[in-house]
Amino acid sequence: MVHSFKRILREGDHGNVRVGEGLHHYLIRKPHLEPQYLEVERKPHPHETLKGAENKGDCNMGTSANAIASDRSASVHKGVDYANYFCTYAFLYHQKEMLSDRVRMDAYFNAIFENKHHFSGKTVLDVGTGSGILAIWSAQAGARKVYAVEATNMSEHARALVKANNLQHVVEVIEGSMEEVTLPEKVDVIISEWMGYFLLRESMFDSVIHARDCWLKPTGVMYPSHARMWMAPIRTGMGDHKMGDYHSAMDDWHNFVDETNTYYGVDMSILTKPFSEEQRKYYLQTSSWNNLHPHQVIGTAAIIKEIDCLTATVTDIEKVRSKFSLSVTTENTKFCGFGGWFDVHFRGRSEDPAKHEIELTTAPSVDFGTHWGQQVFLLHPPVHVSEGDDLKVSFLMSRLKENHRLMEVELGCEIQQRSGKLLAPLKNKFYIE
Ligand SMILES: C[S@@+](CC[C@H](N)C(=O)[O-])C[C@H]1O[C@@H](n2cnc3c(N)ncnc32)[C@H](O)[C@@H]1O
Repeated sequence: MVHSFKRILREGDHGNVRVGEGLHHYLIRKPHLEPQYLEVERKPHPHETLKGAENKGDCNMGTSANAIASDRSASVHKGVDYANYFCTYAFLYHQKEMLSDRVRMDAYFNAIFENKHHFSGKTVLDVGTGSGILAIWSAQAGARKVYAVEATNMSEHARALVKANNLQHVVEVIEGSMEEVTLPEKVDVIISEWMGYFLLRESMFDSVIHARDCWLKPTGVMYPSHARMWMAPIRTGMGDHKMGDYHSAMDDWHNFVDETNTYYGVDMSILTKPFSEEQRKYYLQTSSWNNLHPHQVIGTAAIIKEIDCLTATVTDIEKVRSKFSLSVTTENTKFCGFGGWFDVHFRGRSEDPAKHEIELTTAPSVDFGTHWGQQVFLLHPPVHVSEGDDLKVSFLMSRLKENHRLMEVELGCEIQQRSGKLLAPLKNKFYIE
């Protein structure tokens, strides 16, 4: 998968690009890149050290965690990363999608304005300011100075927005990648909306870690301060649908092989196996975006990862490994797969806590769905389970070698029925693309 990222994948089924099966797949599989975003030349901001290799992801003040991030940022080809990832954020319609997510907006708004003591008279760094919204709120909450760093030329819109709201004396918008920006001072608060699908997709938290290690004062506060990943067993009709799509794709292939042989005299059947593998991966092994109804969750949910944003290192988040148990709480039902989601919290730090802790959750909800929705990992075929059955799950999520912003997941599951009978263990590999 290339190109799509949040612009497409984080939109859910609201907004002007629908994440329905057809369009979603089309956009992912037939990326068209805006040429102007492929070769970007921009003038360095006074705070940005563009050329010097000595500053490539290294603030010269970092910890060992920072050194790891530096290595990685050096190994990722910047042009490719820009084309695959950043360019989508340069579109206002994509920023608008995020700005229209009421759950997300309310959480950040309340976190800032119900904890003005963290902002009043303080210096703030907004990592990935996008339209500038979090920087503007920080200034409105009384910040003395806000550095608003944005990698794309969305920074120009952010600067205009800041000026139109008369905050240009407080908010300084800096176009540049966080890893390459030099600030004139350390800050009291780092605020950022860095969360991708299932929390860690996009790997943007690496840049926040880097910013924290370089620019946060020892007494500083992270917004958000904590994050968690969750998983639960679910039932859904999506699996049948995906299997139908896979079979249609194969029927279509067989017709294609016949016709190519008949009309053009070439036997393509040697490619049937790799085509089938490609389609299986696409339809059956790629996790899906969904806004699950809470009734679709058929058992207990487990926390599979907890992150303290003040102390986490890139090594801590590069791989997520977890073993956990779930109990089925629904009588006679189909166990069709797992739903994964996340929450983040705004708690301040223990020596300087939030006055009002705020939670932003992307758990299944009827009234409070988010553009992140949940990631669904489907089992083919589903398994019949009942209340009291136990699931022992092993989970490993790693970054793709060819694109560190995408993930692969290995999921194993042993089902022990209430009677004590053990079912054949399940083992699956998935891709979060
Ligand atoms: C999810 S958006 C959030 C935008 C805005 N803060 C908001 O809450 O609406 C993340 C933004 O961070 C920017 N970004 C991601 N990584 C960055 C980095 N390393 N340096 C600068 N900007 C970055 C992206 O271009 C994007 O505009």
